[in-house]
Amino acid sequence: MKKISLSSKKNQLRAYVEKHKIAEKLEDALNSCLDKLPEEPFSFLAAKLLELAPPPVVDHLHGRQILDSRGNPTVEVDVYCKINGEVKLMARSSAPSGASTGSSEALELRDKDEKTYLGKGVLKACKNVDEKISPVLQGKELKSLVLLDEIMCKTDGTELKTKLGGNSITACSFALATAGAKLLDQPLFMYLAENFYGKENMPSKFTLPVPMVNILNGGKHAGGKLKIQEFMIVPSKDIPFSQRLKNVTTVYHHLGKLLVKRYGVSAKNLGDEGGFAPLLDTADEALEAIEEAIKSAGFTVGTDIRLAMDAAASEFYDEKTQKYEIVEGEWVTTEELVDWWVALVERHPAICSIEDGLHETDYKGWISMQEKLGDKIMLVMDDVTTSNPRLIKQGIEEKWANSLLLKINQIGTIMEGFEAVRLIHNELQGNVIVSHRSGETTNSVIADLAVGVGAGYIKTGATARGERTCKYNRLLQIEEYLISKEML
Ligand SMILES: C=C(OP(=O)(O)O)C(=O)O
Repeated sequence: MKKISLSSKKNQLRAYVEKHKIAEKLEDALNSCLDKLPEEPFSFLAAKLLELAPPPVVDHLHGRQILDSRGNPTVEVDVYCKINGEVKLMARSSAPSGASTGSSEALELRDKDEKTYLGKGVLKACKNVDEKISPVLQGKELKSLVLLDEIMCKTDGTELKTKLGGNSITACSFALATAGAKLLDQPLFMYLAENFYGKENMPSKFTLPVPMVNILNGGKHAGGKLKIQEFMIVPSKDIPFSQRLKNVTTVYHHLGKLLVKRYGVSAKNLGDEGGFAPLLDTADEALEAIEEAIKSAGFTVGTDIRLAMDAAASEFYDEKTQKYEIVEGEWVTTEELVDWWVALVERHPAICSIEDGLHETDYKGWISMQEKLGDKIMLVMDDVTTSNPRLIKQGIEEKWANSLLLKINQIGTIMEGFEAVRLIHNELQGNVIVSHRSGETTNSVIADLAVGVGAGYIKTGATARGERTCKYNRLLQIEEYLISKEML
């Protein structure tokens, strides 16, 4: 048998080690292997090397109760890994929480003990992380997020994560992704892209999502009569991300000044997602104020900056009468509402996107709106699909709309989010908007997720308040990184 030289054996082992990500104390392990066993065949040495410097594995996870941006408890998870026998804290992440939630969202497990946090405590969910999720992930390698998410889904065994809690599972999924990226010494978006596309199909260039920036709040996220939940501004995609952010932030400040001048200082109060919450009555009033702010900031409405809305229509729908209260005291039928939307888009041609324009089960309405507006603007499914691949498939088949809002905590894991993106990109050729929740933490995983899966858009609130700006700021970091690597 041909004898392999010590140096080529060492190179072979080095490649093996690289492949298996045995990073720590690699040279020591390598030398000790070859010094002691120079004559042994490669396979024997490789096995020995794994013994000396095994690949990092999950040691345990720990869940803790923290507060979100509304002052409600949410789940934070720490991931500890074992590297060369030493247990280290690798990453920490947390779950967001919605207010205008779809009825088929993953269960947000709350303690329901009225004496603590008005029943909103999440200690049971944290306990599930420590006692039910941690043991099944112990000893697992962090290379494949999909595999880890799959284990959690199987352990829960229900579509809506009713056993372990969607909040526990989402916080774990986010934390495991963060830990995996750190272990592999990769930016998180790259680790997510590798898990999404597979190593062999990784794109050589990435794009940054266009932000849909919340600027004016109504509905459940504010306190007034305005029924539409969110008014957003959308910068041009033909300029760099940093400039997109600068332009929309300039408009945000101009709108603040305009509202104070027009409605008094309290009009500058903020809603849950950082947009202003003036006491307006109608969508037209809100849109006109925003259009004026865009102009006073020196931009052209419709070309430089477009408009987007999230109606969250389930919140102003009456199931008994099957009517919508689009303006306080004015109830309309489904067809009247669809016509109302068509007329609104005619009056404000800068509108490029309407999310949840109808109630989450008003499928006939969705189909009618898609027929009337689907070739002009983005019609975005949120509460109607709740990021659930099964509902998304149904929506695609029945032509409910042309775009998807992706909120990982609606379904549970990043892995299921990947499936949702694939369905929309491959089967609908539609747009994906990666989204925050109205209750957030200062965690920025969704910024990396949007880049990692090539989402066209991100919706993550106003360009104000730390829990919103941390996502935009993370995108600025990614932009700088991609430029430096010539990957944009
Ligand atoms: C982000 C949203 O709000 P919430 O998190 O309250 O569902 C939304 O409705 O799109």
